[in-house]
Amino acid sequence: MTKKILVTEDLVQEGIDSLTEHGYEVDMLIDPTVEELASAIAPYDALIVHPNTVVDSSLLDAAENLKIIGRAGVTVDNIDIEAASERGVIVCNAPNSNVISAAEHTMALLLAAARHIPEASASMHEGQWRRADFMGSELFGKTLAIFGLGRVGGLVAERAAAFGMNLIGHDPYCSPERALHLGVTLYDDMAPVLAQADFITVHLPRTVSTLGMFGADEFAAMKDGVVLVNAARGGIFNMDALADFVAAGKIAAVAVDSFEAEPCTDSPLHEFENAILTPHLSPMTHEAQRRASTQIAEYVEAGLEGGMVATAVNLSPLPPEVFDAIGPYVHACKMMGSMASQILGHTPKSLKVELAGGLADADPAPLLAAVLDGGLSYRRLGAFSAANAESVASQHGISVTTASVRDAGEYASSVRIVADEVEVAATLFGTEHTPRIISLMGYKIDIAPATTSLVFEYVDAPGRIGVIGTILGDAAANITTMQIGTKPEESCALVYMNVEGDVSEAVLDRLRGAIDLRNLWKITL
Ligand SMILES: NC(=O)c1ccc[n+]([C@@H]2O[C@H](COP(=O)([O-])OP(=O)(O)OC[C@H]3O[C@@H](n4cnc5c(N)ncnc54)[C@H](O)[C@@H]3O)[C@@H](O)[C@H]2O)c1
Ligand SMILES: O=C(O)CC[C@@H](O)C(=O)O
Repeated sequence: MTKKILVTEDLVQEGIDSLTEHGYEVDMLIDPTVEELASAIAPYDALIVHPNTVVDSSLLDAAENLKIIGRAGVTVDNIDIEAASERGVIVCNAPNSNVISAAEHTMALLLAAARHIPEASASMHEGQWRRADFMGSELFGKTLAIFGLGRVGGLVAERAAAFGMNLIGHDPYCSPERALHLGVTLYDDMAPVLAQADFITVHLPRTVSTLGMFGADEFAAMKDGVVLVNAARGGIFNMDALADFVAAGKIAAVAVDSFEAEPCTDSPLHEFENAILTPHLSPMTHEAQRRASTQIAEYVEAGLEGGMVATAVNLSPLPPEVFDAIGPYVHACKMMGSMASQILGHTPKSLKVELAGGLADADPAPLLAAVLDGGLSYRRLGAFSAANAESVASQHGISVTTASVRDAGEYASSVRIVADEVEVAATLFGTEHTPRIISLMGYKIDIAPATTSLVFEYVDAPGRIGVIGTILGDAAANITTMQIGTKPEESCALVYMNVEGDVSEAVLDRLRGAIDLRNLWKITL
């Protein structure tokens, strides 16, 4: 069935086109009301939202098919992430899409404030020629304080360093190594930073600790003539207190790009000529908007197809090297989960996932989630994603364990699962990372499974394959690939056969009657 994606953000067409080209049905509902969104959401598998779209638990309750929420930018503070996780819905963003644009806008605001560019330009438009009124100051040699040294704060530090600024900062979660690398002198407390800075810029998320982080006490503690910039999130500066300090001349200029409630057409700063106000322009570049659109399309598609979502915010963040190591195995694990579940015919009571060789040191959690996803999706046991793998497993009474072994035999790496008594192992092959089954029920084979396969287990004897081939040929089912594994000690063989064409129950019955089979499974992936 075609998967449906609802978009409430005015995304650049490129991302939408890529989703439709990949077979998704994409509907746009720009800036919906709470009621409009709640009544529309039920059939959708994915939702791509604007930061103004509130995604709370009541919307999530109505979103019965939802698997993933995408945010084509950084901020996800409009989404109840805990509620999404409880319902197994992945939340992801495009955290690198607009950070360069945000950092460049910050530099533009710093320079515009330092050189009075908006006021000077406005005076020219009024037919004036005033120079002395707009005497500015250089950034060179001045102290810039950066609050929040994450992605945007770091890019601002690099750019400000090129202007010859002296950099200081405050970020309790920034490592001394990162600060050293950025050339920022880090302080544990805000006070010394406020006391030294000529310019202050904030690159903080909106959290309980950053909302109103800058109020009257902090403004009072700043140098006279300080310049402030907020191109991060509205609410970090207390606007009423800020207006008081601008009015008093303590703050020489302020530039604000993000407001607590947007759109914002009035604020305590609107009356001041030395307050530069921009309508959330930080991400508004062609480059950032294109990146945001194409990146979020890619992540949402990965989530819908059961792949790793590199930017999921409600899954443990994976370092790139871990992501690189295990990401390609996600599909193979999902496939093995489905295969084991089909062979068992029921949901397993126990599941073991063992990572071998090059994967031995990798985090097994995402692969365990993929195996469960494959197994449980096939049994149609409801909404399932890597975000809630373990809790759904326990809800369904599946006890899960993971293990790792250094020796992957003749393969560089492999994953082996044991679901009750059914064992399946897979490795990846070639540059396309094609999954190959290398062991099934203890039989050593080596085959890339097709969409439809038949698996025969029988007492080994000459002529069996000929009989199978004849029956399938009569039924117009074409055998495309086949592998035989044997257990000589039990005189048994297992045949894994990829087939094209319909293999009906009647044909399966003919096969069962024609040879002395121990087992015959039809597997559909
Ligand atoms: N306006 C825009 O277009 C735009 C674009 C990108 C990001 N943003 C906003 O800018 C902010 C920063 O984005 P980012 O991508 O750099 O995020 P980030 O997560 O990479 O960095 C945020 C930094 O803030 C630090 N931090 C958190 N709480 C803090 C506190 N109480 N005191 C000091 N430091 C604290 C964190 O340790 C982290 O290093 C986010 O809020 C984001 O929403 C705005
Ligand atoms: O596009 C927006 O309106 C928000 C952009 C920015 O704040 C972000 O969170 O990425």
